[in-house]
Amino acid sequence: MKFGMPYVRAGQSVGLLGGSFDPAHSGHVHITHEALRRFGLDWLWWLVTPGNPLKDRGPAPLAERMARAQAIMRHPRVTVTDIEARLGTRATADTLSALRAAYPGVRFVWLMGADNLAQFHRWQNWRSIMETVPLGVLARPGERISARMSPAARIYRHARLPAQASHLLARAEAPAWCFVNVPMVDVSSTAIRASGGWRGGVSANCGVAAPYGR
Ligand SMILES: Nc1ncnc2c1ncn2[C@@H]1O[C@H](COP(=O)(O)OP(=O)(O)OP(=O)(O)O)[C@@H](O)[C@H]1O
Ligand SMILES: O=C(O)c1ccc[n+]([C@@H]2O[C@H](COP(=O)([O-])O)[C@@H](O)[C@H]2O)c1
Repeated sequence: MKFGMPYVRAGQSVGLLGGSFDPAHSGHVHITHEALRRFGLDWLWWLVTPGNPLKDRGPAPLAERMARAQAIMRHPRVTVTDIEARLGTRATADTLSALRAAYPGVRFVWLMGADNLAQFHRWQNWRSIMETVPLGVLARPGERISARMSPAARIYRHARLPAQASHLLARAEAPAWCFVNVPMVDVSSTAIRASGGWRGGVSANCGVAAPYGR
């Protein structure tokens, strides 16, 4: 096991929330709590990416994004990690292969907001991701319909687990995905950057907003 990799027992389940976290905000914290509750996960890791393969603009330095994420995400079952930088991976399919090799017997679940499901068919080897790990999708304001109508959702409609059975996702064999219609928090890193950024430190605006709608 490489230095800095969290310990997990074989048979346990780990939800992976990959993201730019540029910066981390209350929407991330909110879906993390919901994912733990809804998908039957033992642990949840935030994978702070060295850089999204589809985004042209480079994010803020990894160390800054990690520090901010660690400061706002505090939960005994959640670990904020720069594991992709440690593994030397960037594409999610490569990260998952490396994690499965490093953690035999651990059940990984890839987590994402609905906006990412709408784009998922553009990811490198997206079908192999779908065929390898269960996918937990959380509602995001304005994205529920685009996610449900997306190529990935249509092609894999036979593999969809109903929301009432979401707690079975971590034990399901891939391909399996589940969309949960959780209360939504309308915050994005884009909006926070546009409102003047967060470089002032952790106490700067983290986009705290009340959940709305179902
Ligand atoms: N408010 C939110 N509700 C639901 N999912 C969210 C929310 N914010 C982020 N996510 C999800 O968290 C993961 C990481 O998101 P990311 O770090 O890109 O934040 P972001 O706010 O989407 O950033 P940006 O605005 O720069 O695209 C993605 O799967 C994204 O869909
Ligand atoms: O592997 C890919 O091709 C790929 C394409 C787009 C996004 N991702 C991953 O999706 C996660 C969410 O990215 P982001 O920038 O929307 O927060 C993050 O872990 C990225 O590495 C991965």
